[in-house]
Amino acid sequence: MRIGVPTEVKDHEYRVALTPAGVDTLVRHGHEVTVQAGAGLGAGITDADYLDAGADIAAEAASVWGDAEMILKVKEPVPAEFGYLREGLLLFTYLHLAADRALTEALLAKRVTAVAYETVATDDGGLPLLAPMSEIAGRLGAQVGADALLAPGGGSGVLLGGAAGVRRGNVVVLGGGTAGLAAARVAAGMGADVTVMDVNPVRMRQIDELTGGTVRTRFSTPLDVAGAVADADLVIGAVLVPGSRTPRLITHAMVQAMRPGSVLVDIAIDQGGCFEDSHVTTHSEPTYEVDGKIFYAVGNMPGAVSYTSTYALTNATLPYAVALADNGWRDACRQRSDLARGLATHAGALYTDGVGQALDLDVADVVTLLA
Ligand SMILES: NC(=O)C1=CN([C@@H]2O[C@H](COP(=O)(O)OP(=O)(O)OC[C@H]3O[C@@H](n4cnc5c(N)ncnc54)[C@H](O)[C@@H]3O)[C@@H](O)[C@H]2O)C=CC1
Ligand SMILES: CC(=O)C(=O)O
Repeated sequence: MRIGVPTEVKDHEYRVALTPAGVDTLVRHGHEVTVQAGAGLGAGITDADYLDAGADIAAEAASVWGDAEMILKVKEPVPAEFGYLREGLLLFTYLHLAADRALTEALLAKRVTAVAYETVATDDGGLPLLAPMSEIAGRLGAQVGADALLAPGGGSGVLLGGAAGVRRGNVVVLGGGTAGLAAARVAAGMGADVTVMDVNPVRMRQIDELTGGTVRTRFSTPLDVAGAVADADLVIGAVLVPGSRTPRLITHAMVQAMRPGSVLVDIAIDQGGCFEDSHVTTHSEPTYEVDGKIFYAVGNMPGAVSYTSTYALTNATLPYAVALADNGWRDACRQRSDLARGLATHAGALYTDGVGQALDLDVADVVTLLA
């Protein structure tokens, strides 16, 4: 199969979808890989590294997209890339379609076969291609939240670890999955008082055990969330209903009740965000203010730690990319139910229930498609 790896174009997105080791693996499987010149530089990988591993280098994005049967990307195509979408193209990347009607409509109109990293799901509900980036975004969430609390940037001036005789920062994490637990651990490591709120009692028991009780857990109801948020210095939103638009758990009224200079980090913004006042921001302008509270809602947080993120992501995606390249998308999805769950669009039809519900679009049956 001819595989293309374009340079990412989203704001301050420095990750790349394939490392030289990935090129080497795909070439050993008999595939041809073309990487756009400079695509790896943000992760410390040069064109020479890719050439040595067996890739071709193309100067322009148009030739990478135009010649490929499968495009491997990190982030969802942005409008400037919609022109490259075409029937017969297999696109393997993050998509987050429930929060992106324009991209969904473009993929359907161009009849692209798209497999979304974030909805590839194992039989036990694990999200193997989302988890590595969620872990990183969670760790970063605590870090950027602590930074936004600094008074010179408009924060309340609370140090998460407090000081002798002075209370610690109070951190509330909504959603105790991969991102939420990672955020909680880093915040607790900084010395904060941390509470994770979730609706899954089994998960909360795990968190209790995993953190040795250093992180509190509380069941997430609107009443309890409102009470916890009112007293929080930092709220980190990490809720996910896979494939669907994120429920908005924090209302404007709850934000008004918070202390001035408190911070809200919405990691879940890529699925639409879990705060009513959230709108997506970029690494260029990561924060904005609502009623004296600071919001951070960058949709590609791991792009800022591109070395770590590139290797963590590609460690997870490579086996799936190899399966798609070796077998073609249809047989690969027939052989692997986890991959089949990632199938988002094909030949003008949508296959993800949560996206259909969020955007009020018909959803076709993947079992029938693969029969
Ligand atoms: N902004 C960024 O750059 C990045 C964002 N993400 C996003 O972070 C979000 C979280 O991802 P993961 O941690 O992997 O998901 P996950 O599935 O591991 O965890 C989600 C948690 O939310 C909980 N939950 C669901 N409904 C809830 C409710 N009403 N109240 C409280 N908790 C609730 C679930 O029980 C689960 O424990 C996703 O939207 C993901 O796309 C991930 C990586 C990077
Ligand atoms: C999960 C995702 O969208 C990201 O890592 O940017």
